Amino acid sequence: MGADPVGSGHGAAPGGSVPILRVRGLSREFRGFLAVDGVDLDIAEGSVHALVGPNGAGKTTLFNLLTGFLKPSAGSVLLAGGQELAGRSPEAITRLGVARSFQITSLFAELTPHQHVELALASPTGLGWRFWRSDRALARFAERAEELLDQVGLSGHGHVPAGSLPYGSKRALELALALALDPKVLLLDEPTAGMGVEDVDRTSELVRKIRAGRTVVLVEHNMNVVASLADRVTVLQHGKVLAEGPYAEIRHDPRVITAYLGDSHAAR
Ligand SMILES: Nc1ncnc2c1ncn2[C@@H]1O[C@H](COP(=O)(O)OP(=O)(O)OP(=O)(O)O)[C@@H](O)[C@H]1O
Repeated sequence: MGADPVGSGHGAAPGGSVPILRVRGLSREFRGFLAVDGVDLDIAEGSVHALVGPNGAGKTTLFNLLTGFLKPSAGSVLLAGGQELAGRSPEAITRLGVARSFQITSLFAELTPHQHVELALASPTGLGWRFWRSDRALARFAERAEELLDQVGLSGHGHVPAGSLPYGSKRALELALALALDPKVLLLDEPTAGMGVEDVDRTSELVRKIRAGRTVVLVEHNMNVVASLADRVTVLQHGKVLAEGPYAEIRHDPRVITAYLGDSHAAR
């Protein structure tokens, strides 16, 4: 825990706004190996904040710590308002308004996008799809499901089996499922990974649209996406924060260029 007492210590994040997430001394050890090593991080409310870094830097582990999929070995994740997230379950963290996009692997091939979104809306956390709900119970979510599918550009594909959707549409469905939870903080794990240029552009546009009224934290390897979307960028290396700032600044940081970006990005 940092020096600030819970609930009173939400000092200004870089840039002057209040951090919605305040991470202090966050660490995760795997059999003596520190995958995340004493990370301090302020996520400003309403910002898009990118986590970048070379393979194995600890981005996914950090993401899993923020969302409760892993328990930290040490440290604190304070949500504005004073709730400690570290050590809580994913469901509890989701209930507090911090949600991650679902993975394609958690989609059901035979269910339609519409049914997926209805189930997410019907579930208090969106995560506990442990039992099937009746069609009648789900019907009251039909309209909102349509709206969400429309928001992510899937309105024409709402009633086909999710398994038959092209890759980009499956990723869009993941986003719709996360949005069904209406989170204050939306965490996106490599939203453009494996996409062609067209889907990358569409996804960037979508993130720009859905950021309204919320905070977005994304792990992203595509530096063009980071440059166009992120207000702030945290660069991780060996589980530690190597640099932090707006992309325009960090891309010139010699440590970041050496560790991750390479010279071509600095030259742009
Ligand atoms: N469950 C685990 N057990 C042991 N080591 C792990 C575990 N999960 C991650 N690691 C190790 O922790 C380090 C950080 O991994 P992590 O997946 O967080 O990195 P990353 O920055 O997300 O990498 P990538 O960009 O390749 O996804 C790696 O060295 C990885 O091998």
